[in-house]
Amino acid sequence: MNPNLHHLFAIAQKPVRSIIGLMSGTSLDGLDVALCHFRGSGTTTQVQVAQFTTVPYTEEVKTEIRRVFAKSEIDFEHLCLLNPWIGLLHADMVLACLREWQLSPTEVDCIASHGQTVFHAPQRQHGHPSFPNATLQIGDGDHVAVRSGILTISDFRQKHIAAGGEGAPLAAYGDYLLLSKAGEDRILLNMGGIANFTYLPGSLDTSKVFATDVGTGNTLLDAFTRHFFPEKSFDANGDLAAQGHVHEALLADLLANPFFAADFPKTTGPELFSMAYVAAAQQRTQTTDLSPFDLLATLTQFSAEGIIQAIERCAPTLPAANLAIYASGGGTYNTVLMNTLRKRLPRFAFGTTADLGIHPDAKEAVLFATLANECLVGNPAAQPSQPGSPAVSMGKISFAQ
Ligand SMILES: Nc1ncnc2c1ncn2[C@@H]1O[C@H](COP(=O)(O)OP(=O)(O)OP(=O)(O)O)[C@@H](O)[C@H]1O
Ligand SMILES: CC(=O)N[C@H]1[C@@H]2OC[C@@H](O2)[C@@H](O)[C@@H]1O[C@H](C)C(=O)O
Repeated sequence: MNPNLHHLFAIAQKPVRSIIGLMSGTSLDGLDVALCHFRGSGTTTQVQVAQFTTVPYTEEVKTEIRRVFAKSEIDFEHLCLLNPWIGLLHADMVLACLREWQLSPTEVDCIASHGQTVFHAPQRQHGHPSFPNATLQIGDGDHVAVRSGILTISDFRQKHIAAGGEGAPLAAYGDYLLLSKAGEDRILLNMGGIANFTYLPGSLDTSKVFATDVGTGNTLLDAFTRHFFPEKSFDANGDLAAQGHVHEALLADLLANPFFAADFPKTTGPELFSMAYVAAAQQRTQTTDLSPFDLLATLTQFSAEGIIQAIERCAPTLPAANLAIYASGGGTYNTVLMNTLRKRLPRFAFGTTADLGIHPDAKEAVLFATLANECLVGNPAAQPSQPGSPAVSMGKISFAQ
């Protein structure tokens, strides 16, 4: 037998597996690295997050990724070069973290590598009836494995699409396995570049679990903050938005896109919610001369409204006492956004995933580590399953040798 298969077999049989989850999201702020220790799998999964850090991307890395990110027309050679380059970059970042944590690569069983999403094209968005849902993450797993010397599981989203999903949100699986609680209906709300949530019924009924994107999180806030204030990469604490006023007509126009009325689950990305999307809405509402502060206030409200309307739609019949919202992602640091959500959703308990023992910045990296643990030892049949959210094992295995 190929010794790699022996190695894989041995990892799958260990009582505790050390898995490093990697997530680089749509915000392009850096690579989230979470070292997790897993016991069990499926609904008996226990995870301990031993280390977590975000390795920031340099301006050079951000610029290289932006050359292809969410763009319909790109330099194809550049995309080809970026695929291994990001794999090697992520592997080097993992090795640097391990040095910092005084650990050897041999102490890590597996890397769970999300890669970098460069384009997300669900059919409802691309509109070509003869083409399927599609999504593309780069940062090749073989390069991560060979450079780091650590078995790597990567490219999780393709199987989701192959089995009938849109390739996202994958949070449903890890949220259900790690964060469900009998007797409490929960919404796990993540506010990264895009906002999404997972609904976890207190009945633990897997047929009712679902995850969906709901609209923008920070993607437009980041883009317009950079545009108006080039020295800033995001609206820290929402301080810029707090100085402006929401323009109601522009807000209504932004919310008029059919994405918001579409049924759950659904996915989207910066391909739709771009600066051009906002510019078109400004043209229609004759608000092209809005001040940067008013625009950021309106865009922050736009993110909040997408989230609020989706949660209200998901939970109109649920008694307030039984539903708790746990937020994660960089949007939790935006005071304007968080205050709006708390004010407009008063009937629900509102906390962050820190209340559940997972740092809000680490959650997505831990979720991908959980998917890798499932790929190694789980049983797909134990996962939530319904249209758009198939119960399948995800990820491609790259051996280091
Ligand atoms: N102090 C802060 N104040 C306001 N916003 C912040 C702060 N810190 C981070 N953010 C926002 O959070 C973003 C990063 O969030 P996060 O890392 O959750 O996104 P992501 O994982 O890249 O996105 P996605 O989940 O859509 O893939 C930053 O780009 C910024 O907009
Ligand atoms: C294609 C893609 O990378 N989608 C991301 C993005 O960022 C947030 C939202 O849009 C979500 O659908 C997804 O990531 C999370 C981790 C998910 O799959 O659950």
